[in-house]
Amino acid sequence: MPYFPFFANIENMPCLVVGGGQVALRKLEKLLDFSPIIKVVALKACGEIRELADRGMITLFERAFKDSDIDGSTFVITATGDRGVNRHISQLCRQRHIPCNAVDDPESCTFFFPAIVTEGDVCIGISTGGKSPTLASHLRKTIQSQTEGRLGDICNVMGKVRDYALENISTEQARKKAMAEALKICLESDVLPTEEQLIEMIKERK
Ligand SMILES: C[C@@]1(CC(=O)O)c2cc3[nH]c(cc4nc(cc5[nH]c(cc(n2)[C@H]1CCC(=O)O)[C@@](C)(CC(=O)O)[C@@H]5CCC(=O)O)C(CC(=O)O)=C4CCC(=O)O)c(CCC(=O)O)c3CC(=O)O
Ligand SMILES: NC(=O)C1=CN([C@@H]2O[C@H](COP(=O)(O)OP(=O)(O)OC[C@H]3O[C@@H](n4cnc5c(N)ncnc54)[C@H](O)[C@@H]3O)[C@@H](O)[C@H]2O)C=CC1
Repeated sequence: MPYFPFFANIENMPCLVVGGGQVALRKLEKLLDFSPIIKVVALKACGEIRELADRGMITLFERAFKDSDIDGSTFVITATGDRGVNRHISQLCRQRHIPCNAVDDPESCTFFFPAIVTEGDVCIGISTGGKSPTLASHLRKTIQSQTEGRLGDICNVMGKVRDYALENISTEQARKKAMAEALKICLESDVLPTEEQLIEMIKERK
């Protein structure tokens, strides 16, 4: 059974990462793009994680995990190399209904990390239900090689045209047609039209 891709706003959400090795680092780098408030607890953190702490991107505690560390966390990643510790943390989270990602044990996870392609507000997450991270990674690279880096800009201008359409075009059917027209123009033009140009174009075609 595939996993449902909830897309969540995690900006300013307090979260906990336990462990300070390369796997914790990869999860941290991914999360940082989405601006949660991150606390890391690790017996010994790698140099890159210490550097993130020095730059104020995360709060780092170099010591063993204690149960009270999960207090106040909206989600938890347990990335220690110790299976027993990871399992203990995921069980604690389960009891307290806190979503938990246990990097060494798909069965204990209540959420997985996807392979991610982001361009502005466009975000494509790929999961294989935990079966093959290598396939997820391959699919990410394939998608990345096929986009032209314009999706974020297209999404922005389409968002503005949509605001206009919601205000000024009265029926849902007409709005749908206008938005389809606007997208076609964006995809077919070498230089992306501005919001004003695009609105003029869809007005003319009404
Ligand atoms: C269940 C899940 C839980 C989670 O971590 O969220 C999980 C679990 C495990 N991964 C393992 C290994 C590897 N993981 C990767 C890479 C990625 N792993 C990611 C996600 C996930 N990994 C979740 C499922 C996602 C899905 O549904 O597909 C990605 C997509 C996202 C990310 O981590 O950021 C990222 C690619 C990002 C990108 O390229 O964009 C590579 C390849 C590499 O490093 O190049 C390897 C080595 C090859 C191999 O083993 O396949 C092991 C065994 C460890 C061991 O051998 O002991 C476990 C534990 C187990 O399966 O038991
Ligand atoms: N999900 C994924 O994408 C992948 C998961 N893995 C799994 O991830 C796990 C971690 O891998 P690495 O980062 O390479 O391991 P690592 O051994 O380099 O790092 C483990 C970290 O956990 C810390 N730690 C251990 N016990 C602790 C405790 N009680 N409290 C606080 N911190 C503690 C250590 O100090 C260290 O910082 C491994 O079990 C591996 O099987 C490996 C590859 C990919």
